[in-house]
Amino acid sequence: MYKNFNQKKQKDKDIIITVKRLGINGEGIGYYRKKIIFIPGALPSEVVVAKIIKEYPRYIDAELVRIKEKSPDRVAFPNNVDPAIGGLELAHLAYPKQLEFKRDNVLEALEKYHPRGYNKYKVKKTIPSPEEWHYRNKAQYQIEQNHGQISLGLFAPNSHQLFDLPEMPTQNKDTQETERKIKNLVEKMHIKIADPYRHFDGLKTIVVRQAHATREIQVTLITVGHSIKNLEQMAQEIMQLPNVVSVYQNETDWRNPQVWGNKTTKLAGKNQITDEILGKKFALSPRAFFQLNPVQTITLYSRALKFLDLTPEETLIDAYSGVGTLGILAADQVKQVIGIETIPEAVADANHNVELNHIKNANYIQGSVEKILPELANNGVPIDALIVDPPRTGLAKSLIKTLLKVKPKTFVYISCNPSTLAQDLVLLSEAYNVRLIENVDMLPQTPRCECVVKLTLR
Ligand SMILES: C[S@@+](CC[C@H](N)C(=O)[O-])C[C@H]1O[C@@H](n2cnc3c(N)ncnc32)[C@H](O)[C@@H]1O
Repeated sequence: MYKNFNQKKQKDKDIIITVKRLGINGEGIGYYRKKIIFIPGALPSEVVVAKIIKEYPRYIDAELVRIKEKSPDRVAFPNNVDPAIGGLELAHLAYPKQLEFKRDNVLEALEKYHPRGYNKYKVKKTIPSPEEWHYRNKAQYQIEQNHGQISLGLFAPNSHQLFDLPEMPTQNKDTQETERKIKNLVEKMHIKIADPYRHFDGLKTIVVRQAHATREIQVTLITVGHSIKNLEQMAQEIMQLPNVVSVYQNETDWRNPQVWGNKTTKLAGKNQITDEILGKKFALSPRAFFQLNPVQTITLYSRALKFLDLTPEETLIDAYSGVGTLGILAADQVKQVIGIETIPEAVADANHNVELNHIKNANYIQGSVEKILPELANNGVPIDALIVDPPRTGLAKSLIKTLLKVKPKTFVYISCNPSTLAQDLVLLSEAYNVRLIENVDMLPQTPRCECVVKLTLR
């Protein structure tokens, strides 16, 4: 079961390792010939037989062959699921231990970068997700054709091996079922599949996202090139599948390393699907970000709003705003909300969501936070309260410089990467104390962390 599907050619014999701890990606870590050795699937305190895959000057990558002495924290890996699929890196670890691991990750990042006063930070226990399985509301599957055989699914990390319609136990069932049915339609309607080796146009990726509250499903067919024979007819058939209300095409090209291209056009149905969080409605178009674990999102946002502790005379900046979730939820507690987001469709959704929720004091602006926030400050907009929710790269240095000048009184930072969070806190702690860090587990079975940080001016 643990043997990599892709047996590597190497001459080393099996070696025996005692695993000391888990690395940030959930892999077991031990030592071999004074080098650190990474063994995915192995747990601390276990004695395992491992096989070296590749030796580097400072570390070794290995694969788990057999467990000689098992950890008491080991649980059975889900049946009929290949551990080589990404996204299940911690599925063999008991859930309470996964929560401890995520808190430890934050503590280790703080220890590594040591922002001012870090050893006094209150880092609370990770809040468990109400659903440990089948929580993911979005499936993004790649499609390939080999010798006439179509596969639709997930690539194993760092590999060209595509798992065809894998059983993904963290994925919600409707999204998986919809992907399966679309694969049948692709075969039935002879839709051309993009060829990554010869760079031929065709269908490349199928994204299925479901709104939790309404069950509405939006499908996006990501294609290389524009004119794909029968694609529009297939969109009509996809509309007949249960809960599907919206079908889009997104176009990319072979030079683009990202999954999504820049041009998105509607093929059938509604412009958006609509979800609900804490009594507010959120319409979503295909490229707009939305949290993947909708039930736990309620906890994440509730904590962030509580930490903000807003007052009616304040202006709140919702930075990295997506479809306007946090600002819209906070709007009735403040004088005004200004949101900033780069993706134009997400900004359009956010302003649409302001109207949908009959809010009069919120406005979303398209652009980068690094550019827009200093402009607002220079134009005399009072930046009393700020919430930032950046991607994994964290905050740009130029933005942190601006914040250290502007010094919003109320400041909450939502982070999905403890390492960039800790580095940003090194700079921010020149002017801010960190009152509280709360981890909210958004992605059970994975090593990914999400934390909410309350900062107060010194
Ligand atoms: C983690 S998401 C958070 C979205 C939103 N706060 C939510 O909870 O749904 C980060 C968002 O920041 C946007 N983004 C990335 N870089 C940005 C930048 N430099 N300036 C503004 N927005 C950015 C992304 O498009 C994405 O919508």
